[in-house]
Amino acid sequence: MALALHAYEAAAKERLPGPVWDFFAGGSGTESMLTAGRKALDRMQLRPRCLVDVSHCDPRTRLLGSDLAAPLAVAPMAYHRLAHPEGEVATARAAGEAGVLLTVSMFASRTLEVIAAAASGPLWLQLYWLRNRAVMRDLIHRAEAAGYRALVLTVDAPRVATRPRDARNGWAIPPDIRAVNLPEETMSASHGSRAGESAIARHSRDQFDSSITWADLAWLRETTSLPLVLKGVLTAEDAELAVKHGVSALIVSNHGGRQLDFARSAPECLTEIVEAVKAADAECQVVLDGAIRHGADIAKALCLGADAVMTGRPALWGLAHSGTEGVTAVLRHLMDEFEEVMALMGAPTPTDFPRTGVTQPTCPH
Ligand SMILES: Cc1cc2nc3c(=O)[nH]c(=O)nc-3n(C[C@H](O)[C@H](O)[C@H](O)COP(=O)(O)O)c2cc1C
Ligand SMILES: CCCCC(=O)C(=O)O
Repeated sequence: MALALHAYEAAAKERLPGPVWDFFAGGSGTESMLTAGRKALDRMQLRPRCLVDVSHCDPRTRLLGSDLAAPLAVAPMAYHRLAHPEGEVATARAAGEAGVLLTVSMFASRTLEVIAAAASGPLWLQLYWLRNRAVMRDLIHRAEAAGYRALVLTVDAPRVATRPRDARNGWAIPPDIRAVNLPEETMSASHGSRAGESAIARHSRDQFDSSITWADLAWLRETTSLPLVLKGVLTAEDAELAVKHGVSALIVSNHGGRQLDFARSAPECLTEIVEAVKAADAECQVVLDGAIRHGADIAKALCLGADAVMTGRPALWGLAHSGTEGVTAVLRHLMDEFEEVMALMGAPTPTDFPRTGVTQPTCPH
């Protein structure tokens, strides 16, 4: 029998070295944002409709032209080999088996090509904007050649925020695990522990270009014809700008509580972003990321106008527990719960979740 998600979390915590667990589980600053999204989702209540024919519930959907078995994707997370020796290859196999999308981090610990060879489902590549654009260009061209279907630019991390657990642990990426898609010389700051300091925070200050603005998106447009997705948008103002700049999808996200402390949680920001996109009459899809721990969370996101959700840490828990099998089980668990919620909500397809299907989560900004 499949374990419930919290059992995978407990198993991962038991198996992983303390500093790796802290890197996975931790947040920035006071860690207020680790619980904010979860609290917002828990406050929302579903409003089911009855006497609807739910004899055939079909969770399938499309995201940027890719067919998915459910409105679910795995969020980009660095260094999957911290959780399991096969790393992203195991995750890609599992996402393919479950029929969901995998977003591969720029800091993946397996090559883009090997991950693509193991994947039977769609892949997106996530990027941070590096000072060295030649490195970015090479990576983008490799992603295109390997069949990745979109680029996800993470815009909530001009630098990695202060994460007290990582600082306390003098966290650094162990020497046998590398961001193998990037040139060795650009990654050295991520390795080598120093007391009281996180090496990945140091690395981001060294290598990320925190001067980029909306105007720089033109460079990405010239460099690739892949659709562009922005991850970490939290306001209607930025959603409007994104649409004006031809962005194909927005990921509404607090980076799993790892970036800006004391922000409004992603689920609470969803409505204003969906409305801004709708008002612009744009072809732009919206994805909710963070704190997705139950199939009902997917239903709540869809009611609020999202096209899909992303899940992060639960995939790493499954990976640490048992590689491909564990990630597949975690994804299937969320999908099975979602299918049941569809039936009990009277919503036989993902487009049948109305705005009135959930209570209002937020007060206006
Ligand atoms: C260990 C870890 C590594 C992450 N690495 C990245 C990354 O490389 N790029 C990125 O855009 N987001 C990264 N994130 C953030 C996730 O994409 C996602 O926003 C977050 O985990 C969602 O919250 P959840 O874990 O509650 O589902 C990372 C998150 C974790 C926990
Ligand atoms: C430089 C690696 C950053 C990964 C990341 O985005 C995160 O840990 O949240």
